[in-house]
Amino acid sequence: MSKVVIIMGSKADLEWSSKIAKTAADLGLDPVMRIASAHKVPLKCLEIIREFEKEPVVFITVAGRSNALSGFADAQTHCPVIACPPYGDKFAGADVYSSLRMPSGVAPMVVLEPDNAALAAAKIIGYHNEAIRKNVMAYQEAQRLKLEKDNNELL
Ligand SMILES: Nc1cncn1[C@@H]1O[C@H](COP(=O)(O)O)[C@@H](O)[C@H]1O
Repeated sequence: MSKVVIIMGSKADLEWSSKIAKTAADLGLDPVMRIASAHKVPLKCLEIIREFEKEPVVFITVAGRSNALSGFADAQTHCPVIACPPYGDKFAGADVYSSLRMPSGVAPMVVLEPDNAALAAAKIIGYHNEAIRKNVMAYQEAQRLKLEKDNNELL
């Protein structure tokens, strides 16, 4: 049980979503990707959620501009939802606010970097999966060693 379901609002989000999927796979997770827009095909979004929530998955939602997908998904499933909207520099990055303020009873988490979204999913799944937990710890240790090496190069 290590599935991470990445739902993106458009094929335009595929490159961003693939970064999440790659890091998720590197951490030993089993990523799957689907395309469905909460604005345009809400029933399809729901169908995907219903298909995958039968097992304890983490959903990662990727929607640019106006992100309805993350709140929609979170309100429809008991599984954790992590919003990882792609950067948009138009309108001074204001798109991100649509991922931040949710109505009562709706709680998608927001992680803005694709690698970090995969890591957050791994930490959640790691609670019940020792192999994934070990991968998370190894990932963190590799970062520590890299920082130490980078620092030592300046000595
Ligand atoms: N928020 C939203 C709802 N439906 C699509 N989007 C997002 O809007 C951007 C452009 O989508 P499209 O290709 O449909 O114009 C993509 O980031 C997509 O996730």
